[in-house]
Amino acid sequence: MKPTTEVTGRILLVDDEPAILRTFRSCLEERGYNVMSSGSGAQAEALLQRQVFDLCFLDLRLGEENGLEVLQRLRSQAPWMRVVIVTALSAVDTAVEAIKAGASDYLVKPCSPDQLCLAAAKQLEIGQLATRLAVLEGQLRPPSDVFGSDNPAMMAVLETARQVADTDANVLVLGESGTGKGELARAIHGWSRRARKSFVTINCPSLSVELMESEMFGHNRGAFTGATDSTLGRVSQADGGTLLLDEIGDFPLSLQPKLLRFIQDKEYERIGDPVTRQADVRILAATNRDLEAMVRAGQFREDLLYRINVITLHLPPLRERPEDIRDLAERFLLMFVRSYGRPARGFSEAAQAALLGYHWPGNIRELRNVVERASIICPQELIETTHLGLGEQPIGSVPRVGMPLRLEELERAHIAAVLATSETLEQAAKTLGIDASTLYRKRKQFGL
Ligand SMILES: Nc1ncnc2c1ncn2[C@@H]1O[C@H](COP(=O)(O)OP(=O)(O)OP(=O)(O)O)[C@@H](O)[C@H]1O
Repeated sequence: MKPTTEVTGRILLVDDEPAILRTFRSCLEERGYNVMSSGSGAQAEALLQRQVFDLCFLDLRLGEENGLEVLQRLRSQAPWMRVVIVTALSAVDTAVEAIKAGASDYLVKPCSPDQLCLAAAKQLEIGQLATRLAVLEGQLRPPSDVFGSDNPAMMAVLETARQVADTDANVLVLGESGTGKGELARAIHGWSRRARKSFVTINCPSLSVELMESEMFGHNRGAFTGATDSTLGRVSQADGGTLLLDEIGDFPLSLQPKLLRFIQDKEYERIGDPVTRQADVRILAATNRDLEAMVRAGQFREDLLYRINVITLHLPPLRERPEDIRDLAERFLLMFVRSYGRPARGFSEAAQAALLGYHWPGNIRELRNVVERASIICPQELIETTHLGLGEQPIGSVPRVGMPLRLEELERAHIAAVLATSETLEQAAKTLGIDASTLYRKRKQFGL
């Protein structure tokens, strides 16, 4: 297989024959790969403690060591690393066993430099695609290529966003929930020269302090109870690309010094691993909280605030950009009728007036949900006011018992009511008897 993109990578060679190590190493280095070699499984494990490798060529016959056990240990220490077994023709059976145990491929010795380099390029390309796929999971939508607006305040924000996109400046996106902060961050990444690399998001409120550190920076196997495998962390996944810290206001205070250091020096350590690592990551942050007030209240570090808000973009709430409501609603409608195969093709004049007259406390997210629901229930070409359900269910009021009601609608109304009377997300979660991360997810799901 010919690689479709230029593939770079860090390769680890494990073989107890020094001559093979020398030949393989020089072939691979000639092609521009970064190569390290080790003569035993134990030495390979020690190297993995200090460095991240993308690919390993492993000879299963390593003197006294059991090759399959070495394979298992290496895989557990670096699950992201692809392993190609190097074997003699007489031992192909064991190589097949190794593939069952997680190796990606095998190569029969003796092999030509071309065979070796082709195997490396193929595995590295698959590895890079797998990483990109993992990152894209859950955010499969394309970047907003149609990001546009007819509202002067929004147009100014977009112009600044485009100007700063191609710098590496840290950007703080502010705005009410659902105004499209995450979407704008993704667009900034898409407009930047990092666009071909990963865009990675961390939802700060959905993680506890312990999980947040491991999620950000990764951990070593055995670093804490339950850490059965090592993980790379989001910072490493975002290397060369962009990391969005969504709801940065909820980033744990105790972890802020580590984040600050990473932003300043691009250096970090995995939990349970003293080795200092580097990653070239552009940081974007988003929040609907007043970070300056949080600084005054001692809940957010001032030095961190100054690092993340080199450029600040304020997204206006949807009610302040009525020029865009119709266009957004029509785009959502087109998207939903296509995916649900429904008959609706537009909005009646009354429905358009209702969309314009509504105050949209949940902003674009709420508009999207309203249009999705209307596109499903509308049996004709024109969506009418009744299909929109606006004002039927004011935020915070539980629908009247007796009317036909879906359980989901009751849940939404109850959550909205509790949120309206609680000071913090944590307090609301406690009242509802669920944890804050579940509430955070439901809030998004219901457009609250
Ligand atoms: N310009 C846009 N075009 C199309 N869809 C948009 C746009 N802006 C936002 N959306 C949609 O609105 C919803 C909310 O957007 P997003 O999650 O970016 O908001 P947010 O401000 O980050 O919200 P929160 O503060 O709750 O995290 C998403 O479904 C997103 O796809």
